[in-house]
Amino acid sequence: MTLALGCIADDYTGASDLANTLTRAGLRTVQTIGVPADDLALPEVDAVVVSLKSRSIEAGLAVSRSRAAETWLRGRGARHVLFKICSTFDSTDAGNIGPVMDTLRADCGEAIVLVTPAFPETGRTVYQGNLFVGAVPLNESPLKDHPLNPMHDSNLVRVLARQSKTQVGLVDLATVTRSADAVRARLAELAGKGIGAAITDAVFDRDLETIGLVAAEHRLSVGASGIGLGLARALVSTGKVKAASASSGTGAAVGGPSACLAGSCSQATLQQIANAERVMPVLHLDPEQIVAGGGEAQRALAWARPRLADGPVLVASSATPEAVAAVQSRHGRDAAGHAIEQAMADIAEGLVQAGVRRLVVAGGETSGAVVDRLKIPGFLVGVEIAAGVPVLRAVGAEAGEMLLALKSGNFGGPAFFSDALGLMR
Ligand SMILES: Nc1ncnc2c1ncn2[C@@H]1O[C@H](COP(=O)(O)OP(=O)(O)OP(=O)(O)O)[C@@H](O)[C@H]1O
Ligand SMILES: O=C(O)[C@@H](O)C(=O)CO
Repeated sequence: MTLALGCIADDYTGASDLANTLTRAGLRTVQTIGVPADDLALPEVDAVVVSLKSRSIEAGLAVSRSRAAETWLRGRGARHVLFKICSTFDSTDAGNIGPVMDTLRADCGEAIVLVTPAFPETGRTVYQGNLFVGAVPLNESPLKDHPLNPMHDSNLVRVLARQSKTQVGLVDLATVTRSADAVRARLAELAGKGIGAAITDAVFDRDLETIGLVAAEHRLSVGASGIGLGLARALVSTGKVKAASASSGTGAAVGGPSACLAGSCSQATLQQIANAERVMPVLHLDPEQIVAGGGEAQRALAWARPRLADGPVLVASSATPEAVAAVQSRHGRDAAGHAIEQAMADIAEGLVQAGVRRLVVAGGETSGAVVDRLKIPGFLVGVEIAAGVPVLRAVGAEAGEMLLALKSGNFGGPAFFSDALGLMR
């Protein structure tokens, strides 16, 4: 297999978002969980998205895992590697976007790296280096209350400079709008000053197409699904990849019981849970009991098992920013987050033992914990449920045939859970 594009995603929902974008743009794509084992049978593809769970771990570990993924991808012929980060630039001043970018840049010897989290289809745009989420700057968006990495600065030139060893410059929208050559010239100017990374403005998909053309000439880029779209279109338009038709289905029906798990506390997910209450039984977990080790996962399974024969169920830990802050102040942010993620993994494991083969998971960290526990090595990409969220068919899972949907916290419409299950047959 010779890859036209290699991708390293810093969480599992982000990886399926990117795999969805690449597939829709005509690239045959698989999503792997971690660096694939040598015996994992992969189909002939144009792009591999290696999913890591590296967004919120210690920076040194994020660097070493990303590097292992890069080595694997380049070993399969990938000239260009995209480091996929969140479209809301989720990170802390200690990392991990900057440290991973610095290392991958040094490894491939790039003078300067294009960086943009813009993803206009989901309302993420970058102007004068400032990231907007819909109509508001990042620091006024719900991301200011994120449980693990609250975002308080919308100026990405500043944010990335605090995390990176290199100086960070800007390629502004006027330059991007002018032409690919103008972007090339601006990058050369910045690189000439010793600047190693350039936050790049983008508001429309056509901006990302220009950025993608230039990025594809480099060895490394950093961004969200928008730059993935730009790179994919560039690979197709320059004839490096022959466009495949986007998958129109997910293969044979899987059937059997279905369930949803929500660990995301985003506003979008809270609304989706409220909506689901009207159409399926919903159990709200008690985070205090989880952190105290009070058998909350077993309670959830005892609640869910007898209901599965009648239709889907939803189990949620999700809570308002105030309730999350209260739990975190009592137990610490990481300890609370980790305990809740592990409880979600326990519940997922128990649900699969009870016969569930169609599973929707909301939240990147939550999805990471669940997919790891279910020992799923990879996914084929099926139909799109909502922007950034495809139906995934598990490859090589211990439980056999399974369909999953891994939803980024902020993605999906109000009826997301029933929309997803409606497409997962
Ligand atoms: N009630 C709660 N109190 C405190 N923390 C919680 C609670 N419910 C969930 N969490 C934790 O909040 C974090 C949510 O992160 P997760 O990545 O799953 O969702 P997200 O950030 O909204 O999604 P994404 O990363 O896809 O945007 C997890 O660590 C989860 O365990
Ligand atoms: O880019 C996004 O917003 C998503 O793919 C994601 O990474 C959320 O975890």
